[in-house]
Amino acid sequence: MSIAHGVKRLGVIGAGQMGLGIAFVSAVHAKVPVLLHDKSVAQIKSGLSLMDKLLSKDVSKGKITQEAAKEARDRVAVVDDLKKFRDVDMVVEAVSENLALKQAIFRSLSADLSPKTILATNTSSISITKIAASTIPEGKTASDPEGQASPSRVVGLHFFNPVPVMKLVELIAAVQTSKETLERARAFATACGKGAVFRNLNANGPMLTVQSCICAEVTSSQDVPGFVANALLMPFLNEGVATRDDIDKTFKLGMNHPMGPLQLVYLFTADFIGLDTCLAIQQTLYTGTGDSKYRPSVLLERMVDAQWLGKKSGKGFYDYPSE
Ligand SMILES: NC(=O)c1ccc[n+]([C@@H]2O[C@H](COP(=O)([O-])OP(=O)(O)OC[C@H]3O[C@@H](n4cnc5c(N)ncnc54)[C@H](O)[C@@H]3O)[C@@H](O)[C@H]2O)c1
Repeated sequence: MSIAHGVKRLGVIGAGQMGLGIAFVSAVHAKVPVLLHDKSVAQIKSGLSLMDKLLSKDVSKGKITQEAAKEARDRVAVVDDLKKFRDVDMVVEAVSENLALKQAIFRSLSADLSPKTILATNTSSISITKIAASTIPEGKTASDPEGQASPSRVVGLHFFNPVPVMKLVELIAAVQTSKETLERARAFATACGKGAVFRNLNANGPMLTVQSCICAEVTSSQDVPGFVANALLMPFLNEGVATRDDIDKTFKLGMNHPMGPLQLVYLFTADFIGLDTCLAIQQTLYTGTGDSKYRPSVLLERMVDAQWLGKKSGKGFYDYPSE
């Protein structure tokens, strides 16, 4: 029997490309009120203006009515302080890919919010188990009842970019995640119009259940660095075996991919993900596995040094002149 997500109000932290997208699908598809927080006022402003653009595009394409678009937009409210998340049933964190930052946020959320509030992270690569452990209350151990209860409501909910378009969400269980948390998070992802790939570290050996018909089958099943998608994708980014255009052409014409890999990988993935995020993911993968295939290339490091972050900064492997 499927379990209801029970989310009457959602908190989203980070209004970058992912947080904004998550707020969008939550308001439009799951139809839940969303409290959106970002430390940057400029980011909130540009995020909300993007949301307005997406909604009017959907209206002009006949995907939703003007009235439904207005209702969805009215569901999103900006808050300047995480203390205002007090009555949310679930939080999705989508701040920059940085372990210490995420740990600090989860520590403070777990101290301030009801123990029933689900704490989800949209991390691309960081161990959910590590993030969950940061919610153990101060002065308690992992074996105390409070030290077990708090991490059990932490879960990985990995949306793909761009969120309003991509149909997949990876649902990742930390070792501490409770079954109820997983079921509710999965129900929420489904309500956002997504299928969720369920991966569980608690099982004896690899276990996978695919929750929805729009998911591809996935074989990995653990809270491993990079989960499924980025563990497979990131090595592509380090193989500088030819020029951008030649690699593109090889995949398009030689392997019948709909797009060349540099377009596919760099344009639709790296440039779109953000090169800073890609670098952080690769560092997590390299540190977590010790496998040299994940060692970030010097070129990627230099591009990030130069603030060439991809689409979000207007320049990456390709140029993105502002509209
Ligand atoms: N970009 C992708 O394709 C993609 C896909 C899946 C998952 N993710 C993950 O989602 C998360 C966010 O990625 P993104 O691409 O949206 O990054 P982004 O750089 O577009 O946005 C990050 C946002 O977090 C905000 N932020 C940073 N510190 C904060 C704090 N202390 N409090 C509040 N807000 C803070 C920043 O102001 C920024 O708006 C990362 O963990 C990333 O790995 C990214």
